[in-house]
Amino acid sequence: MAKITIMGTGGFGVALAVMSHRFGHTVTLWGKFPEEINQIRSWGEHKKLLPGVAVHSGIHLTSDLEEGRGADVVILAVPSFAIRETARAAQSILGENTVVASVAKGLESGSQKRLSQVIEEEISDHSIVILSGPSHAEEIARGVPTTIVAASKCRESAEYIQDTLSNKTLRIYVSDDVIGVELGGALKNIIAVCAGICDGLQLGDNAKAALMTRGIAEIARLGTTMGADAETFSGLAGIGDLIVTCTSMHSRNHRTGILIGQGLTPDEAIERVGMTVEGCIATKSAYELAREKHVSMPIVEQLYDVLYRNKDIKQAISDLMGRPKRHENEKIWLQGGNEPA
Ligand SMILES: NC(=O)C1=CN([C@@H]2O[C@H](COP(=O)(O)OP(=O)(O)OC[C@H]3O[C@@H](n4cnc5c(N)ncnc54)[C@H](O)[C@@H]3O)[C@@H](O)[C@H]2O)C=CC1
Ligand SMILES: O=C(CO)COP(=O)(O)O
Repeated sequence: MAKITIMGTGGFGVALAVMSHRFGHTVTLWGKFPEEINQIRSWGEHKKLLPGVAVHSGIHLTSDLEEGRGADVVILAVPSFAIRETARAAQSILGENTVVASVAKGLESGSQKRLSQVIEEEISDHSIVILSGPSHAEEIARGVPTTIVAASKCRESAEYIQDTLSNKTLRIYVSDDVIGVELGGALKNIIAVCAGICDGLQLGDNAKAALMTRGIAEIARLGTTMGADAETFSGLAGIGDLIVTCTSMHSRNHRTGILIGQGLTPDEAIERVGMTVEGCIATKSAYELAREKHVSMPIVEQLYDVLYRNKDIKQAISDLMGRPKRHENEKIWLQGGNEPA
């Protein structure tokens, strides 16, 4: 059994701690905010972010990172906006052989870097493993069957995470396509917001299926341009995570979209959900990346206009439907790209 330090006391950090402890690991759960740690300790659960899931007293809760030193595995389980500072803090407690894993799904705002790139800039001497795939915290905590991917440039580290964290409720596949696994996880959140908007507007099932299918095509188009394997997008970190996020009421991105579809402003919707909503932030990053790489991402563009330019949703849908006719599998690059339009 391993010594595991989990950094991040949101829904996913708590769920991973509960699962890892259940399967016999020694778990330290570190949170930046002492008040949040004290509440989890006194209530025996995270009432706001993972209500009803008992946090066993055998899980060591702390806001003193030193107490997480000496772990075999350190898992970064914070939102993407906090990844850089959390990786920087983690650096000080890593042993020579500690394996660093991250479960955050997003891109760094501003730089548009993938999160493993950000982590590598802060922790240069350890290989990083990205965990992604269809895995809602609520279901990981319940111990129902879940499958995810562990992607790393270092096969040995990915296999170590596979061996250490797999259990009878969690099946882990390994991959060396870090770019594809990360982009699949970050970009599906955007499509999930759109799927939610469809549900909020009661547009029915055809529209949602279309969004999911054309959404993964967009994700794969950007992903392969950035060096990912196309196959990854038909795997767990691609279509798998897209399906779960677009269809589940556990999904915060999906729920945010529903509220926007029902007439709330994006800010009101995010506030009402009250948890991390990565898709709205990722929309801006994806929009900027698509322009930089000359990749056509019409769904991302329309959501960007709705979220950041106050565009009317019905107009956005009408503009998507009214795009020039195309072949389904045509490779579409924006003008100025180095492939035919
Ligand atoms: N909840 C889920 O089902 C899943 C979440 N993820 C990803 O995991 C990441 C974390 O998400 P959740 O745990 O769901 O978020 P959450 O919204 O449940 O919790 C956010 C937590 O982040 C912590 N936090 C905020 N700012 C921080 C900072 N500056 N430094 C350290 N900690 C800080 C706070 O303790 C807060 O409770 C996200 O990128 C999400 O996409 C991935 C798979 C499943
Ligand atoms: O990534 C997730 C499930 O795999 C969680 O999705 P949400 O952030 O939309 O809840």
